[in-house]
Amino acid sequence: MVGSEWEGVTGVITAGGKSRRFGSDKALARLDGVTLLERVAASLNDAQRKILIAPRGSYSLSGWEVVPDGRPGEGPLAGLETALTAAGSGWVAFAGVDMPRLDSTYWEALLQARTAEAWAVQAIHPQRGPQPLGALYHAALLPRITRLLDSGERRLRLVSAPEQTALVSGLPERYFLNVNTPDDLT
Ligand SMILES: Nc1nc2c(ncn2[C@@H]2O[C@H](COP(=O)(O)OP(=O)(O)OP(=O)(O)O)[C@@H](O)[C@H]2O)c(=O)[nH]1
Ligand SMILES: [Mg+2]
Repeated sequence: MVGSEWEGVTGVITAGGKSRRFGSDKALARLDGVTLLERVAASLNDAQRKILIAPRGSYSLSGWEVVPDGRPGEGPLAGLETALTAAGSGWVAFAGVDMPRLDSTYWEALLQARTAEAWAVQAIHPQRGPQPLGALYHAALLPRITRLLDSGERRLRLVSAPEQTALVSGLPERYFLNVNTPDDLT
C-alpha cells in the first residue's frame, strides 16, 4: 500500500529556536515564495499525527497540534524530549524549521531503513556526517534523552548511541540545505 511506511509515525517540527544568526524568525522566511515552516510541514504531510514544538500562539499551521517545550529555550534535544513525550509511542520524524529542501521521498528512505535494533535513523551528509535533525527517533529513546538533559547535556548529536543508530547514505546533497543565516537562502 502506498504510504504504509507512515503508519504510526508522528511528524514533528521543532520550532522553539530564537533565529539569532538569521536575525528574524527563520520559520517565516520564504524560499520560492513559501515559508520554511510550510515547506518542512509539507514534507511530513503523510505522517499520521503532526506535532509542532513551539510556544503556543507563535505559528498557525493547519492540521498540526502545537505542543510547547517542556524545557523552553534549552535547544532541539529538549524539543525532542517534549516531542517523544507527546507522541507517546512509535517513531517520530523529527525536523527543524530550517530544512526547506526535505520532501516525502527523503523521509521514506529513512523510514525504510528502520531495523528492529535501531532506535534512531539518520541520513549521512557526505562531508558533515550523520544528521541529527531530519532524522527518525523512537519513543524508546525518551529515558536516555531525559537522563542526558538532566545531566546538563544539550548536544543533539549525542541523542542516540551509535550502535542503536541506523544510517542512510547516498541521499542527494540538496536535501541537507540548512538555513542559519539569510545568505543560506540565496
Ligand atoms: N523546540 C525547540 N526547538 C529549538 C530550540 N532551539 C532551537 N530549536 C530548533 O532547532 C532547529 C535548529 O536550531 P538552530 O539552527 O540553532 O536554530 P535557532 O536556535 O533558532 O537559531 P540560532 O539562534 O541562530 O542558533 C530549529 O528548527 C530551531 O527552531 C528550543 O529551545 N526548543
Ligand atoms: Mg540554536
